[in-house]
Amino acid sequence: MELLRRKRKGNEIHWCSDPPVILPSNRKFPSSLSVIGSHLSLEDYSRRKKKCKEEVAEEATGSCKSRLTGIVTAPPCGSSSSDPSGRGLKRKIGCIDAATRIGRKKKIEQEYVLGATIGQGKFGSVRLCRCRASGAEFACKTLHKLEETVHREVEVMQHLSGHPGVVTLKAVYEDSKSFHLVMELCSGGRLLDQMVREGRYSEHRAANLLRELILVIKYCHDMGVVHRDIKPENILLTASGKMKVADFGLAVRISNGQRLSGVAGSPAYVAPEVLTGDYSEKVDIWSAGVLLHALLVGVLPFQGDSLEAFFEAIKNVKLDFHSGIWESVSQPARDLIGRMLTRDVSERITADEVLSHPWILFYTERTLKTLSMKSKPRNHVGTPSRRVESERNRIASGSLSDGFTLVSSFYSWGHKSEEQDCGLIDALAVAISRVRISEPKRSRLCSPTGPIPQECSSNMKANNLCTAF
Ligand SMILES: Nc1ncnc2c1ncn2[C@@H]1O[C@H](COP(=O)(O)OP(=O)(O)OP(=O)(O)O)[C@@H](O)[C@H]1O
Repeated sequence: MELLRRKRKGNEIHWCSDPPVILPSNRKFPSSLSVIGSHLSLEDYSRRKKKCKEEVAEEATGSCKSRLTGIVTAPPCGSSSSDPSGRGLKRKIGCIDAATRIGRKKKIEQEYVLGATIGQGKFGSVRLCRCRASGAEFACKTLHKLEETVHREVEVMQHLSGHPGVVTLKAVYEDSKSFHLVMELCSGGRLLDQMVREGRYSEHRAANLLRELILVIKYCHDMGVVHRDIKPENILLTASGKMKVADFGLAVRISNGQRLSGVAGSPAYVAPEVLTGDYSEKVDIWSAGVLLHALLVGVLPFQGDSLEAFFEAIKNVKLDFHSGIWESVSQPARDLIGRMLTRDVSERITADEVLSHPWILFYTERTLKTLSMKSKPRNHVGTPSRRVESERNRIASGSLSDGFTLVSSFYSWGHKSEEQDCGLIDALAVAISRVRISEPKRSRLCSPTGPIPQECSSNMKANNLCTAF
């Protein structure tokens, strides 16, 4: 499928237009996925967006170039002045560091044996490579220098490398045409492929995956980086199944409070405010919300048969979390998705708030371990249904004041199975309104109005859940 990322220069418009793909809304992802819609031209949209961006250019705070294009760029190489708070441990890094420079002086072939192609991106291929000295295997991504954002991708990876949830950049080599990024090898493949293979995720599994992802997103934001292309194609898995965020090709560095305006992302995952050209790091939370939706119900929340329709849906479609497939999903999970897919950015949940959401607390492994150790013996507890009932009464009477207490309380009943959790966790919904978010804010969440049409509720495919633009 031809990809149409129009430009990858500076912070220009980044659109690609692989068509959305059907992923049936049954409980399993299909083994073979059919493509819907025809080729989606982004030309007109991009042209219009570019004009629009030029009009708001004066408002952007960035480099001279960004003012001309109307797109905010990352601080220039070596600059940290735009972030007086010193947010992030590596804010000083604006250039490729020593390891990279050393690598650049040598040819990659001197130190690595390049092997088979294991991935194909829009801007080059990814190959297996083996270190001549140690015999260890890595992945080598080759990026053509014609792409101006190559430097930025390398810098961002360098900047973030070291976090366990980010693909580690080991070294960078350079020749006349390309950069070669030697990265840790994620031999478990893409999350997208796992989703296609394994179907809908259990809530326990989805919550743990989302927590890992949000920890990485929070780390990126704390380090002054907005990923802008969070989607399951860009989440890789190690041999042991651990997730790693990859592909920082659209990532951009920002200073505290800085606004972005470059139209970038992948249509199905892009936040509505990106389309209007004024956004912040909160776009990554929206994208993660889209992913959570896909994990739990096997379909993407927004779609259309043209790009305009697609974006219209992102801007206006109200999701129905009450009927159909959602009946098999706990209320707290629905609540969290609703908060992540809130169009009012000021009301959208933050990374920290996601991490402390009762649904996440309920299902994360640490909680399970800690609480199961503290749980009472079974003969001290009654039947789950009676306990749910009594817990609801306790919640209703206001005797539980926070999500964690509630989660602890659930586990004091003894954890048996996810089936039982479904009943138990529903009671969390009652508690949520008492935890953090006041009623006026709740009313501004994506409120459901009608069911998600089954025939158009899927737009994912195996090789490209939704392509970056
Ligand atoms: N560290 C890695 N380990 C294993 N495979 C990798 C690694 N990095 C990338 N790949 C494979 O290569 C593919 C393309 O990589 P990546 O997404 O970074 O390239 P890209 O050109 O930026 O792609 P995109 O078209 O998504 O923008 C990935 O989908 C994945 O299958």
